[in-house]
Order: sequence, then structure tokens, then C-alpha cells
Amino acid sequence: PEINEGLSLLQHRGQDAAGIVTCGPGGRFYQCKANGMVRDVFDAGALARLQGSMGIGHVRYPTAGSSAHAEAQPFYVNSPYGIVFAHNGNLINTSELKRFLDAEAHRHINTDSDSEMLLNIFANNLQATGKFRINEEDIFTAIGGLMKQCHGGYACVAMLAGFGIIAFRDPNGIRPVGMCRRKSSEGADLGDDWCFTSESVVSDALGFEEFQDVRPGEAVIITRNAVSRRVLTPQATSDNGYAFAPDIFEYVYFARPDSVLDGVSVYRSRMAMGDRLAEEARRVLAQRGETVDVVIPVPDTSRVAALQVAQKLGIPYREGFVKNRYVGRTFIMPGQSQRRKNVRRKLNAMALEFKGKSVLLVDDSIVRGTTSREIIQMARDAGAVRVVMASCAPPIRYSHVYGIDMPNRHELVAHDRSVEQVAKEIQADVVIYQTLQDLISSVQQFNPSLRSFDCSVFDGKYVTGGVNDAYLAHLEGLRSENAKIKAKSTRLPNGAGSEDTRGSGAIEAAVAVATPPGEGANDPKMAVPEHTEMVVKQDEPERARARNGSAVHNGIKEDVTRNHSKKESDGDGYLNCNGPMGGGDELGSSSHNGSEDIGLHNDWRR
Ligand SMILES: O=P(O)(O)OC[C@H]1O[C@H](OP(=O)(O)OP(=O)(O)O)[C@H](O)[C@@H]1O
Ligand SMILES: NC(=O)CC[C@H](N)C(=O)O
Repeated sequence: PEINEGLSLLQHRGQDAAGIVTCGPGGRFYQCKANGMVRDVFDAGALARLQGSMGIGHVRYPTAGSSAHAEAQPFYVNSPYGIVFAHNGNLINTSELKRFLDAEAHRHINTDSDSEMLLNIFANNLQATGKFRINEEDIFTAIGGLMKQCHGGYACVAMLAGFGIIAFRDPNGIRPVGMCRRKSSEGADLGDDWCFTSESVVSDALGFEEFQDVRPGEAVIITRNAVSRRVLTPQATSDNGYAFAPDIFEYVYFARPDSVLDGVSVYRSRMAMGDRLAEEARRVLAQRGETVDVVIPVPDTSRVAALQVAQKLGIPYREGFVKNRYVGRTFIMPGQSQRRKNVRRKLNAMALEFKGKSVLLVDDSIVRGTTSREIIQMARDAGAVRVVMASCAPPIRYSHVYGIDMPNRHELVAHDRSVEQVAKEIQADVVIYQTLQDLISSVQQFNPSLRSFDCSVFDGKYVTGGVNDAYLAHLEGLRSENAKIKAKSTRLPNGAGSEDTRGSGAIEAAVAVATPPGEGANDPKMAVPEHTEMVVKQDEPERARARNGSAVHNGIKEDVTRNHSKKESDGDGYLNCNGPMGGGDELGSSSHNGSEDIGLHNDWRR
């Protein structure tokens, strides 16, 4: 239940699919995952069948592959040791990794998900130890190797059956993940519960404390007996180090305002963006000899900044648009037609606040221009005489390749367009953008030790290297709207499944990763972003151990029980949990994935 709670707090990061895998007695994994929002995928029955004292959760916002249910996370691979894995981010060298996994590692990848590749690289590196029992040192070595092989943005959580929970973050720290602890809810003598999460809001809400960010290039391993952490890549202080460059778009749009990422309150940074945007608006309006009567935010994300703009300019702030709280985020929906349709479903203009006025609309960002176009028309329809559009972010002109789904430059309204041309495109009288330096300052002022950010969508500079025109053209082919529609139409509709897997229940952990909804706000088959959170409870006295990978048996049994038809304890005492939405027929991950009802059985040996 706590993982479920954590995922619901991270829902804004991914609306496409949700999943939880727990590790219960005997090292058996129990799984429930499907397309849809957290509330659609899990119910009390499904949660009750997710046994164990550690677990991982994920909410998905697809940035690679499709919205197919087979790509819902967490992923599982049986060998070596039994690994469950969840990833927030996006890899940029998947062609190379695919070739390596096929030709050299001889590992079959069954989906187009980059996360499945990441898991298999990790598994392959662990396998290379050739050990029957592994230890922390082996895991650090495996992840250190992975960080050399895998390029892009990644914040990951993994669970080794009966051993413990692991989190790691890419060498540039592009995507966020942090950790926190609390006294065990089961009793003081049981030590601490631990949680990894994409955003600190989960820590606050679940009663954890001492939140700290996983450092760039760092891996953290939590077993029943110890917490081990190590930075595995050289940092920018050395000559050939990696620059710490968290994605600035987290502060602009992606993260919740009540989270603190890398030492910066998202809320405060958005206030600062509003303050600086007000100065820019004052300058531009004065230059044009214009005035505005009212400041109106485009809910939700921009509200914090818009209030500051109004206060700084000394102009009334009005909530001219009311948001339907039951419609999710539109930007993270998977298709342009859904995004467009849902802007109107999501927002309603109150004519009284617009009639006869010159309005200054404030949004956090203008990406494809979908929202702005609709909103501006709605403002005019409601009687606005002039519409000035202000954005807390600078013009977005370049692809995002590290975990926000804007891979196609040509879909961006500001790509190859001047500010005046953007205004024409979205039918605004004037468009005002924050400058990049002001955006950076708005975040950096709260943590001056953050010396750089990934600002690639604004300046076209990619912190990992390896992103050139040829790559971007390739990506655009893979991820264009047309390609996504095609991928979707060639896949079968999904279902959900709750399954069991068995592991040694040593530690309890919950990990949550999020993604936005796809088509139609309340349609469970929507897609969005993702993140990661986990709770670990040290409450079992057994000694955690890992297993020999190569000898592990992976029995996949067809079990078509659906609709929560709880199958009573099977012969050996393990529950077989069948999911809330059955169906589907495609396997993701190397050994098992997908939301069809498939039981996972790992042989459990010490
Ligand atoms: O230019 P576009 O391609 O339309 O993208 C930008 C818009 O998308 C987001 O809204 P969203 O509904 O996702 O989220 P919010 O409710 O958090 O503001 C964002 O806040 C902008 O309004
Ligand atoms: N938003 C994400 O973190 C996406 C994870 C992964 N790239 C996927 O598409 O599933």
C-alpha cells in the first residue's frame, strides 16, 4: 500500500502505465502492472496480494518504444539472481546496446523499451561475476560498467531477490532520485525503513525523514544489514569528469512544486521564475508602449509563477481558467490529437475575467504550442481584446532526449521560428519569453553549488555528448507522431495483471515511477512520465543472499484468471495474484513482463 501511495504522489510524472513488484517470503516476486493511472491499476485486492517486505513501483511516461503494456515497468529478468528493475529517463545509445546485447551478450530483448536494455546490461554485468553468491562490491562493479556502457539520462531502482534494493543515477545526474529513512513501523528493534523516490514529496507524505539526493554517478545498495553507497564515475572536478547537470525542465514543469530536487525547492524556483519573468514582461511591454489589465495563469503548473508576475507588476491576478481536476496533464499524453482535445476538456474560461480586457497569460512553457493555441482562442472567445502570452521558460527549439518526450524538433513551435513567428503561430498579440540566464538563475540561486544544468531543449547543447544531427534525425524517425500512431496500431490492446513471483523476503521496499496518461483523461490506456520511489523495511531476520543466475529456472505459466479472481494459495503456499485487468499477449523484458496473467516462478535456493 505504501508503494501504491508513493506512486499516486508521482502520478504527474507518468500517466501511461503503473506497476508494482514486491519480494516476499522465499525470495518470490509478486507483480501487478498495467496501462492506466495508478488508481485504475491497483485496488485493495491486488495490493493485498503483493506480499513482502521490499518492493519497487513505477509510473510510466514513454520516451522510447510505444505505449504497449509489455513495456510497462518494473521489468523482471530471472537470471542472474532474479532482478526487478525500474527506470526513469531515456538512453541515447540504444542501437549500440542492442547490437551488444544480441551479438555479444546473447540476450534477447523483446520490446522497444530502452529500460529493458538497461536491465539486461545490468544483468549481464552481474552475470559476469560468475558467482553463486554476490556482494556489494560485485554490484558496484556491475553498475560502474553499466555507467560506461549506457549513455543518456537514467535514475534507476533495482531489487535482487532476497538480497536488497539498489538505486543509481546517471553520471550527469540528469534525472532525479533521492533516498530517505524512518524508524521501522514494525518496532524500533527492527531498524529503519528505507525509501528511494524520484521526488521528495513521497518522503514527506509517507513519514520518512532525512531526504538526500543520490549523487550523480552514485549507486546505493540497501540490504538488511547495511547501506552502502559509492560514486562510481569521475565527477567534473577532475579533468575528464562528468558535469553534474540536472534537467532544468524538472523545475520548469515536470516535478511537483512541493518537492525539493537537488537541494532546490521547486516551488521557490517557480516563484523566482515569476519574479524574473515580470521584469522581462515590464521591459517588453514598455518597449511596445502596451499595458495589460490582468494576469491569468494557465493552470496548473504556471500558477505559482503567475502570481509572482502579477505581484511584481502590480496588476490583478485572476484565475480566469478553471481546471477540471479529473483531467490529467495534457503534455504527457501520448498523441497530439489527445493533447489538443484534452486542453479544452481540461480548462474552461470564465468570460467575466476576460471580457473587454487586455490579458497577460502566463504558462510555464510553450512546447508544441498546443495549449497556447487553444487557450488564446478561448480567451478571445471569452471577450479578451488583447492576449499577451508569457512563458517562464525560454523558447524550446531543440529535442529532449533524456526522458521528456519531445524528440522531434519539427513538432516544437519555436523550432526555427523567431519570437514574432511563434506569436503568429499561436495567434497571440505578443509573446514574452524568459531568458535562459534568468531561468538558470531562478534555480541556481537556491543552490549555487549546482553549476550547470541540462538546458538542451533551449540551447541545443547535450551534456552527455553523442547527440548529433544524424542521431536526432534517426530519433525523429522513430518517435514522430506518425511512427507512434503506427506502433500503436500494430499492438494489441493491453490488459493488466497482478502476478506473483517469489523471492527471499528480507527487506521491504517500495519504488514508484510515474508517467502521464495517454488518450482521454480518464481512459486507463493513457501514457505519461515516470519516476521512482521505494520504501524498505528491515523486518525479517533471514540472511539475505543472492542466487546463482545460470541455474535459475524461469517457469512462465499461463494463468488466465482475471478480474481479481483471487486464486487461493497454490500448492506451496504462495499466493498467485491475478490482476485487475487481464488480457494481452506480448512479453516484455527478457523473461517476463506484460500485463497478461502469467505466473513467475523462480526456484528458490540458498
Ligand atoms: O505547448 P504545449 O505542447 O501545449 O506544452 C506546454 C503545456 O503543457 C503543460 O500543461 P499540462 O496540462 O501537461 O500540465 P499542468 O496541468 O501541470 O500545467 C504545460 O504546463 C503547458 O501548459
Ligand atoms: N519517463 C520515463 O522515465 C521513461 C522510461 C523509459 N524510457 C520508457 O519509455 O519506458
